[in-house]
Amino acid sequence: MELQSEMQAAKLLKAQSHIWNHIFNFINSMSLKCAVDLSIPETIYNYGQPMPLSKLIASLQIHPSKSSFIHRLMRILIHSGFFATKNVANNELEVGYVLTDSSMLLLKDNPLSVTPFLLAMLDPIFTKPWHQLSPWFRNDDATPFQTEHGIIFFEFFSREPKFNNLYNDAMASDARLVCNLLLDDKYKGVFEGLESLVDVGGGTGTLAKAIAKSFPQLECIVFDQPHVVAGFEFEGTENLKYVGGDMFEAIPPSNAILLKWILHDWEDKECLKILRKCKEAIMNNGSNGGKVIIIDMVIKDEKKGDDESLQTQLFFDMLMMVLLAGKERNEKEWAKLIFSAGFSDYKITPILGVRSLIEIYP
Ligand SMILES: C[S@@+](CC[C@H](N)C(=O)[O-])C[C@H]1O[C@@H](n2cnc3c(N)ncnc32)[C@H](O)[C@@H]1O
Ligand SMILES: O=c1cc(-c2ccc(O)cc2)oc2c(O)c(O)ccc12
Repeated sequence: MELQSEMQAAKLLKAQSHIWNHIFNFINSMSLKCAVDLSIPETIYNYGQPMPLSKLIASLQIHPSKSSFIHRLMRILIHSGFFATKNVANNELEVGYVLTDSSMLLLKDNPLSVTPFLLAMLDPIFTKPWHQLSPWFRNDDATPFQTEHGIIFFEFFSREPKFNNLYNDAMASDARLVCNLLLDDKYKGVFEGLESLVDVGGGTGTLAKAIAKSFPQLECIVFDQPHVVAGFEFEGTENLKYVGGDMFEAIPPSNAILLKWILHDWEDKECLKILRKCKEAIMNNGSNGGKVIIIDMVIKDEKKGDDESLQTQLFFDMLMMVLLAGKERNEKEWAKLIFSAGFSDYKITPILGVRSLIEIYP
């Protein structure tokens, strides 16, 4: 083959492999879900040392005719970084499976477990709307979720208690992870000097509870839709209250407002309404020194940062489009939103992996 046609063949084959990788991307998610459904992370964790394949097979509740397939499932999950192999103690010839940092986060008993999200996101309720993406581009529904289910995202949860609980549990697991980082000595200065704080859209209160415990002088309110906080009113403490309401109508007056994973749920028009209500709440409290603390993504410049974190941000941007008509924003888009809502300054601190802490000042 001539050099030119050899190069053309190489390019063609690379393009084919690139397409195959994208067509079969779902195999990564489904293999991971299968491992979680079979409790493979727990089984390996409980073994306490590198677990040989034979022991893993013997411990799993699977049909004997399927034993020979487990190593293939494990092979792809090792390739994608969810498991690794190590030599079995005192036996240089035998290897066993061990967990990685990622599969540690899949352990159901881990308070920071991402498993509730994995199970929710891969439930047909959430995967079916993706099949409506192209029909949605041609209809006038707000989201592919609405095209599939005939109802908007938050209304769906208010009518389906089972999914409401699944979703709130999944959110609570993320809030636990964020608490761990945010209340570390290095960053807890963000809350120092504040007198009161309202966690708007605070769900079942995991983050506000931890903040209230860390700062006993700080009066905290978890503010969310009435059906979300229903039943939690009695979980309040000396400096933590639950209040039901609508953030588009009025937010309880406070020195500071927390918006974790709220603004990316909404289009700019709704975000402006929420931010103006936040400003009103700070001003009505008479606290000129107040602030709004936002936890959300700031989309990276394509040329900066590593590929995987930009990909994660772009996945979330698509997720927000498909479920909620929301979006992820870059710094320019954040600045436009913040200044249009009447705030005078902002500070972005990228301390939460693909998410940032954005403090905005009236
Ligand atoms: C993505 S969740 C974030 C939950 C929590 N802040 C967290 O990050 O764990 C969005 C929250 O906004 C709440 N929410 C939606 N519409 C609301 C409204 N109109 N008023 C108050 N809360 C609302 C939802 O009930 C939900 O708990
Ligand atoms: O419906 C969701 C799901 C997520 C989500 C999924 C998987 C993860 O590992 C983490 C989070 O996040 C959401 C979110 O941030 C939001 O504002 C609304 C809906 C969802």
